[in-house]
Amino acid sequence: MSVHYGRKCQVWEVQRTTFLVLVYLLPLLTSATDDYYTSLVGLQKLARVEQQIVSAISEYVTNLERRLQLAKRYLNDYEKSVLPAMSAEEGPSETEQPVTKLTVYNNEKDLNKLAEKVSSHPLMTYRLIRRYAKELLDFEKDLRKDHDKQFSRVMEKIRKGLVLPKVNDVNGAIEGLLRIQDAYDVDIAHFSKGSFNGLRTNSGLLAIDCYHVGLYSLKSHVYTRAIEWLEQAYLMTTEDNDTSIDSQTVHEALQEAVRQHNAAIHQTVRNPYVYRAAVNRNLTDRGSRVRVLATKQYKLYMKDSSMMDFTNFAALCNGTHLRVPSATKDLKCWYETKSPHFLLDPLKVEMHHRNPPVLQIYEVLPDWMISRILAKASPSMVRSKVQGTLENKEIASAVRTSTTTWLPESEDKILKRIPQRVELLTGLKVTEPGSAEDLQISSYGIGGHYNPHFDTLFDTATMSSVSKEEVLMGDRIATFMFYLSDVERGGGTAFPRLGVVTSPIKGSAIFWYNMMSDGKPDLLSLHGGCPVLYGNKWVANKWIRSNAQMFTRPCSLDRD
Ligand SMILES: O=C(O)CCC(=O)C(=O)O
Ligand SMILES: [Fe+2]
Repeated sequence: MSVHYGRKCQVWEVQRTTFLVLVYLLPLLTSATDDYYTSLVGLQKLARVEQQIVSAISEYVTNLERRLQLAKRYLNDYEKSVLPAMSAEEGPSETEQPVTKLTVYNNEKDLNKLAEKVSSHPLMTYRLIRRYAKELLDFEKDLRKDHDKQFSRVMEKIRKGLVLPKVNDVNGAIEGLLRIQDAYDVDIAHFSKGSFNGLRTNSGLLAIDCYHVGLYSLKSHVYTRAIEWLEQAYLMTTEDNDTSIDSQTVHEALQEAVRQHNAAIHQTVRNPYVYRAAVNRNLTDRGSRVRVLATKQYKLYMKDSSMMDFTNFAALCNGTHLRVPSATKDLKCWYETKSPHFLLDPLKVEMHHRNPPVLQIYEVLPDWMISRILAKASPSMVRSKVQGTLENKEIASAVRTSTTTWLPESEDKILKRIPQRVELLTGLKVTEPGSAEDLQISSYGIGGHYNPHFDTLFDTATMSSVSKEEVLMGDRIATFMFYLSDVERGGGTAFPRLGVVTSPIKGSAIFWYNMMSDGKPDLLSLHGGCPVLYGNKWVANKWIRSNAQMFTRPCSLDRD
């Protein structure tokens, strides 16, 4: 559902009309550190390194199979040579059937008989000698090769270069899946089979995966999700011949989820994570269930923080139009040629909102420059932080599941052009010392998102902990944010109070003010990154600070 400039640039197609806010507000069970589920670079590294693990395991399997073959070859030879002679004077001829039951003689009488038989028979004798001299030696030689150690050595080497994912990562990944489910109102039956809002892939989940997502939801008291995922797991075990888990185990968990759900409905405190009516497993009422939080009420331009911000945010992410047609009819796309710089190469600009302006400018960064930025940024990406409540410390939080790094562009002769270009495009001071921050690069992992927030840094409660240098630069008057990748599904940037959502289109940038002309924060600038449904999302923020703009605050890209 990406918007293509020049065709229907300001039209964001309506995909769905309903949505629910759940996981944005989910009391999380994971604790956040440098987690794989938030990190595109980390996930890609895991995918690469897994090739070494797969190759080592496959070699291990080959080696063990060879060892087993050597052992079996010895036993087969013994059995086929000795057994027939021992069981009958005129015994059955040697068959090609593999030996299934081994006979070992250990009493003196049988041993004497065996020894006499073998030694008097030239062929048996030959084979006896050959087994000692060849088969046994081959087997022993193989035993001296320590395949277990060989595999452990590969893993040791891998561990030296990589911290392996832990349970925390599995839980974070599950939360990503649940966030996607909520934000895009996906149908579990399709989603679990690898279909993402119309985008079909051939890779899905097993019943055991759905079972774990269900159990995690149940532990988090999100009963609606628990029931849906466990039902899906149950269907897979009963109808799809999926044997990754037995259906009885799934059924028991499902019954427990239904029991807890129905008990929660009757509790006095209204739990937002339940359906309105009790779930009766025998009624096959899937699909008709309505959740308590279901809403179609949207209010724009409010300035107080409320649930409506989340409600609008999720609706916008999901492609719902929140503005009436008359509010969007004057929005335009145009070729900007006002400045002489753009005469030969006009800028393609799209106005998403007039006042305050939210503009998207297309083709501002060429692919080769983006590749350079990503190559520079990738090695140092770490889990993104948000301003925390404890002594205003920066903390990793489920509010923002991405990884981040800073790129001082002035140290690179090519990247230096970025602030110059932003200065030219916005008419604001960007290259002067203290006029803007270094470029901040962020990438989003599985279901990666950034809840609605303000980019401004200063507020009265936390002002005391802001450094002198920061105060001297003034707050973040405006944001110029580049999209460094296309995103196949999801990952837009939504402004819940303006009813605006922009499409992540590689090479384009969005621009908006975070402060009003009187210097106060603009409460309408609230915005956030929608969860990534499918694809890799990279953005780069150039935050422009207010004090350098004392005498300039044009918006050169405004066509009026
Ligand atoms: O990823 C996005 O779309 C928004 C990112 C953002 O708002 C931020 O990094 O401050
Ligand atoms: Fe932001």
